[in-house]
Amino acid sequence: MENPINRFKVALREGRPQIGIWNAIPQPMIAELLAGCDFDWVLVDTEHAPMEVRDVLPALQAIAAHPVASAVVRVAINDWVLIKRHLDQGAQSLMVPYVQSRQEAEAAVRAMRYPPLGVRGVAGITRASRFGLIADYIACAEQELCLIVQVETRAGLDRLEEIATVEGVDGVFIGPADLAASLGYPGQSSHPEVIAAIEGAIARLGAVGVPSGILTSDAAFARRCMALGVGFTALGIDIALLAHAAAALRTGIG
Ligand SMILES: O=C(O)C(=O)C[C@H](O)[C@@H](O)CO
Repeated sequence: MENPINRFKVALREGRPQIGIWNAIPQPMIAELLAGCDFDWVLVDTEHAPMEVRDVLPALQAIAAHPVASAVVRVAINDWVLIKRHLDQGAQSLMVPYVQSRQEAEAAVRAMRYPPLGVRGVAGITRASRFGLIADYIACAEQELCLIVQVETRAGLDRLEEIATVEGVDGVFIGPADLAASLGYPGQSSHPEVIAAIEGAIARLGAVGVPSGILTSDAAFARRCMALGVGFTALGIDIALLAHAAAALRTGIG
């Protein structure tokens, strides 16, 4: 059996914009529903959502059933054990939050790789290797793994290029909410200074040839970021979409 191609990683490398959505509801049917809406990627969030490693597996299985969508799993923290567990159960694309230095980005890369280049613990028989049916999984695993690091603080922004150009980093996601807080505007992701920092980061990442990512429910801002060259854009979060739709229903009935 062949190791599955990581379509998301290939698309980023080829510069094909990827449109995604955030999955924060710990229910695989929601991940399945979102994948079925023609998104290129579905972010399964274990940082801010009540999801543990075991909750991600059925979401991976649900998303894998769709020919277009790719699962990107956000780990809770830049931790080599957590990263190992998500990779072993079959996640091919990981997003690592709150990276603020070259060293932290290098640690995340090492966690994605087997020795001698990394520290990923070796278990030949996992879901990732299709229970051993991908005979050469250990040798070929890395080429289909995708690492997205999040830069979402002033400190990270100050070191953006040195983080982004770490060998093994496949993209940089700019976290608007945390960045806003770090810049002194908590809860104000649309503040002009935050918008300027995000747009500047997209341009800086483009200048060093590294795909950038953003999350925004503002369609106009999403289009502006795509015009600036952002590589992967999440258009919203399932919990927010549901809450606003439900509230609008209630308001609409008077
Ligand atoms: O800082 C951010 O913004 C992100 O990293 C995305 C958020 O964590 C997401 O949960 C929406 O608030």
